[in-house]
Amino acid sequence: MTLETISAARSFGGTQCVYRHQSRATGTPMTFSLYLPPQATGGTPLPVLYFLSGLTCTHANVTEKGGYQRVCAELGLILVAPDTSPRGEEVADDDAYDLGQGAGFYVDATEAPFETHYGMYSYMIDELPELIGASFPADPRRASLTGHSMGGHGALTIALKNPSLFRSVSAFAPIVAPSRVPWGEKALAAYLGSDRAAWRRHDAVALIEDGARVPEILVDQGTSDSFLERELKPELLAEACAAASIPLTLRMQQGYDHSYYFISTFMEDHLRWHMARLLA
Ligand SMILES: N[C@@H](CCC(=O)N[C@@H](CSC=O)C(=O)NCC(=O)O)C(=O)O
Repeated sequence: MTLETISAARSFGGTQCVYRHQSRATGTPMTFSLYLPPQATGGTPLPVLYFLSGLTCTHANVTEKGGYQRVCAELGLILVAPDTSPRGEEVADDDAYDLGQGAGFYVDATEAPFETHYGMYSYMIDELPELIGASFPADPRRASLTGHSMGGHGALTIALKNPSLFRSVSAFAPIVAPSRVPWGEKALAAYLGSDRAAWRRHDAVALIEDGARVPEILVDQGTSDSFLERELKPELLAEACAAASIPLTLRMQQGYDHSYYFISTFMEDHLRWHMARLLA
């Protein structure tokens, strides 16, 4: 697999890079950012945290506004931020911001016109970890997931479905039950079709109800998030985790909204929380 370097910039003694590669999962070029901390030259493979972004985002939103570089440099943690969908003129799209390019929902689409390129689930569980392991001093046995909103949905569902691949999972303002909210109902119908049984395999609350387990979950959620009641519904995750005895730390952060000001405020907590579990 060939990686094309798009940019590389020194940051807190490490390097903030952006790469592009041809993806077999999407059949398109895919771009991701990767922060390589200073410890990367030490000869010991480093743990990796994947940050999955939300609707309308590329790799760039968290890279430029997430504020993770200083703490990743201190901890010796690689952070990888993939794009949120395949992109290109030949890739199916939609005029709305919450479907199509920039809104891949981390599923493998089965429905036309999206099934040709929208392979974001396979990209995340197979191709990207393999590429990172082969190209960087990363320890494939020490990988974790976090994400925001649609990306929080991606992090939770991918971790619940693949507990042997990812050691820990957290999320910022995640869509916890896409089968039961407008963003998710629209996207899952378009990508997976009308059979709601297929949706349950990409719905964190439904996965937990159906027996999927992770050791614990950390979620931060702003109380002034304009999407809180209609799209996010963290209380549904709290109910499912309680019923399944999954320890959930759900922190309702007073006055915070859905933006990267919220994410960057609590990013350090998430990095340290994951690092403790990646080193355990
Ligand atoms: N109508 C808005 C909605 C887009 C938006 O708020 N996107 C969020 C993620 S929402 C859930 O996945 C986001 O992260 N935006 C990028 C940013 O840098 O803030 C719109 O179209 O703007």
